[in-house]
Amino acid sequence: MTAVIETQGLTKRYRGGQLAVDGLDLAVPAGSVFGFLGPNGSGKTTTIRMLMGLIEPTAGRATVLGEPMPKAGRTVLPQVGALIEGPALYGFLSGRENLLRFDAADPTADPRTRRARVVEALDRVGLAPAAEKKAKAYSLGMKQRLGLAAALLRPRRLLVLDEPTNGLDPQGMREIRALVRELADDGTTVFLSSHLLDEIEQVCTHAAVMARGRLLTQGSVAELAARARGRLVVLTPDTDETVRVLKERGITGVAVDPGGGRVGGDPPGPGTELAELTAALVAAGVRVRGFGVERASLEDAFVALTGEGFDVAG
Ligand SMILES: Nc1ncnc2c1ncn2[C@@H]1O[C@H](COP(=O)(O)OP(=O)(O)OP(=O)(O)O)[C@@H](O)[C@H]1O
Repeated sequence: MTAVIETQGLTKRYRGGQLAVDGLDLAVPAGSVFGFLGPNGSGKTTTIRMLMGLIEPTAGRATVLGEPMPKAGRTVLPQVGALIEGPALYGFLSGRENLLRFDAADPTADPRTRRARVVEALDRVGLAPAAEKKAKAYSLGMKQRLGLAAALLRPRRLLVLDEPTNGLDPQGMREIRALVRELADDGTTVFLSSHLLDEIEQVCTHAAVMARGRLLTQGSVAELAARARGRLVVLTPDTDETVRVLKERGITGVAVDPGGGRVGGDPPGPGTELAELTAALVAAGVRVRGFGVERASLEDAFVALTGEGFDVAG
């Protein structure tokens, strides 16, 4: 698979001396929905700004759609739709008028087909019914969708979205996620940053995890989660006895879940059959209502990688 975004040793040190991005090697496959994950302050926005040619890297290289950035910005950027740090909208203009202005600001956009393009973009993001409303009366989710509509005024090979669901209510988040999936289904590569693990799990095929300016890992979401071991889970009212039996059988990390009715532990090593464990529990008189190894989540993978929780405050 060819990479739509590729960086080698990409580094940014701000004038104040802050090392915001430190030797980043990123490869975003074509056709992926790529989640750029990290707590606040981990360097996501700084990376995106370098990719879009808004700031110069201190060291390293970045290519977008196979061309070096920021050098090839003129040819690359028209093929990229970007939504960075919230869209810049005119509050006193309607959604439609905002888009007409955005389109008019693009010297390569044919004025004769402008209206049709705007109608299509409004439709795409589900804003057609609110097209004549002033943008200042839009909810945050609608503003974000209008920003996306602006990014979609022309066909794009790549969409770059910086925290597209930040500040949205659950409904707004769902709408943006659905839209991202639709765009991806049409073959657009989507690169989106987020500090929300479950968001990445829900919409992304691939992810990279950042912490303190450095890349911890990248790969397909399934691969990343598979690297973390799952968790053995027993559902039972007889938790004390379950803990005893599991420990006796050499299971480590055994603990009763705070809610009760559920005992967890590290999955057994290759020497132990799951069937033997259930047999031992049943033989000890434990009422087993559920038994299995739960798939690891991306959060488990993150904890396994960093040895710490995913701290949003960074
Ligand atoms: N213009 C700047 N000058 C100096 N330091 C900066 C500048 N912009 C960002 N930083 C610092 O660089 C680090 C990375 O910031 P960045 O905004 O890239 O992180 P982020 O992961 O996008 O976080 P957030 O989600 O909060 O935007 C932070 O420590 C931040 O304080």
